Amino acid sequence: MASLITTKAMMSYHHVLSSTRITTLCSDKAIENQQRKAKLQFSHRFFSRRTISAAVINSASPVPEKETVEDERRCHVAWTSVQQEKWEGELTVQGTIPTWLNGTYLRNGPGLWNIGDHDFRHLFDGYSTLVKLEFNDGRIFSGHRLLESDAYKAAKKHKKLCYREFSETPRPARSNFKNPFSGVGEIVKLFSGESLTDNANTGVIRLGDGRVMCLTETQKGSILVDHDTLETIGKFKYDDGLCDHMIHSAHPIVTEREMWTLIPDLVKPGYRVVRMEAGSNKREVVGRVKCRSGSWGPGWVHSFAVTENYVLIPEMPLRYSVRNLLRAEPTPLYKFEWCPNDGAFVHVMSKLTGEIVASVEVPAYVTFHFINAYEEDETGEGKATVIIADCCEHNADTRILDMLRLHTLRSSHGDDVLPDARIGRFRIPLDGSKYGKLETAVEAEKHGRAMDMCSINPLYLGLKYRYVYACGAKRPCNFPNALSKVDIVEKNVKMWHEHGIIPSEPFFVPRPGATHEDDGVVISIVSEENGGSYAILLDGRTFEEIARAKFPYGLPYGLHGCWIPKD
Ligand SMILES: CC(=O)/C=C/C=C(C)/C=C/C1=C(C)CCCC1(C)C
Ligand SMILES: CC(/C=C/C=O)=C\C=C\C=O
Ligand SMILES: [Fe+2]
Repeated sequence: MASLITTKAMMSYHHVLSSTRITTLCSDKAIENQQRKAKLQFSHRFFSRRTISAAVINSASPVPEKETVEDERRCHVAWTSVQQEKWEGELTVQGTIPTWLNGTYLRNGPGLWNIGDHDFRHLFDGYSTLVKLEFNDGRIFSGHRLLESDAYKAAKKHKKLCYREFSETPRPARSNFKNPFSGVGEIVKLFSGESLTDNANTGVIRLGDGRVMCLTETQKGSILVDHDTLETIGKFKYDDGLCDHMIHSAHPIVTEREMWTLIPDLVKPGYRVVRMEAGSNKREVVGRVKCRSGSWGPGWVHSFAVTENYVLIPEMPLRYSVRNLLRAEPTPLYKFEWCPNDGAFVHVMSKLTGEIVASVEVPAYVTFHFINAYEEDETGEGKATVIIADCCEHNADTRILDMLRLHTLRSSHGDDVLPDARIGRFRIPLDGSKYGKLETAVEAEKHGRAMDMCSINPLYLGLKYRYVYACGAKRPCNFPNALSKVDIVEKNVKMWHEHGIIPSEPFFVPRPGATHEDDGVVISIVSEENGGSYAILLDGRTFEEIARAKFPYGLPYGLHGCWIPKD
């Protein structure tokens, strides 16, 4: 039964909502659950912090040392921690869910940015929070839950940061302040991986054998979860000797048959390209590529791309930096450094033989996310002559990394705060040429100069494709406040936007039996200006709303998701 909730408990459920009447449609069970949980929340000391302290990052990038409760109150729910460990309930659907859409959409992301007295400073630091939308014959059962990583459990227990997160390093114990050797100990812990986080807050994947795993940049942050209860099952134990390398790409490429990923080598700068068969825990090294730049560190590989026959290995000028890895206080580039003079490259490896078939220098670039790549036969001789690879590119402007600091996100109100972003298209010739091209695929103004958090029809992975779904921006601001469907062939863009929203990655689910690339739905979870949130379903073709379901509380921003079909 649909009801209007305006109870005291719900009124104060989320402090951003404190002066807002919550009008939401949800089932009686969900309301009951929600009210009970909302009350519980206030006895939960852990989540009831009222002050945000944002430490100064460095002198080149000053931020106020203290933000007040006022800042937190004014800030968008997208950048506000979840108020409780977990919730589940049914959402009331407005509109009609297609009958074929049965399965679970799981989204991962950092959802809790404070622990004890400590407030995190960067979006990527927050503790992993899973959100599920289980579609079942037109109904949506939903929930969220914090991932029980060692980092989160230790933080909860000791009420302080215990592991190195993306931008944060735990303070050395008081007893170590005067110990001249404690620094050496910290270095050992860093390079043995002991102090690194396993807070798997970046993405979640469904392996070909059905196991569901949360991931981040550290290999120890590969954690299996139950997609139904959102319970943490335990660490994914890689059955190979490759864990010594500690880090990997946060975005492996997964199909029903296999998983590909990149393992950067910090000692002899390069990347191992590895493949894991579905059903196995053992990654096999298919090949290794040596970095071409003379810098100490390999380029950061948050993601990469594959075609039918090749793996594309980006070597960005944004490189791991030993100096910055050792610093306790972050720099504007965190653990990285910008080395454009050493060149930017893309390498291409054969999936079959592990041989490098192309290695080209390209213009400098900064990307988190590759969109897709494919082979093109331009001479019509029946063999690929060029590789096309698309990514969300931030105009080689590294400031994007520091712009994702919570203080910046919390205080941005509709201006052009971020560097403009575009779909960057690499053209990599396979004829031995030294250089590749990087061009703008679609005029950036058409998607509001924001472009990130992308998905495609997964059936087009590695193949010539036409549509990109991503967060774009409704001008005049270039903050990703809209969903966009980009037709990279016709070079036009459809946008979906509502005032004051911050949507998370639009995720495309194809309709079984579809013959058109855009025949399916796009799912996103939207954080609202008034402190609420809802799941939205857009028609893949028209990019118009077909259904939405409001959560009885506000959810923060999320990163990446996956689809688990109903068995
Ligand atoms: C959330 C996201 O997209 C990225 C998360 C990145 C993390 C957690 C990076 C962690 C690291 C350390 C703690 C030290 C070593 C380097 C690096 C892998 C960047
Ligand atoms: C949220 C984001 C960039 C947004 C800017 O346009 C990047 C996230 C990267 C990690 O997955
Ligand atoms: Fe990512």
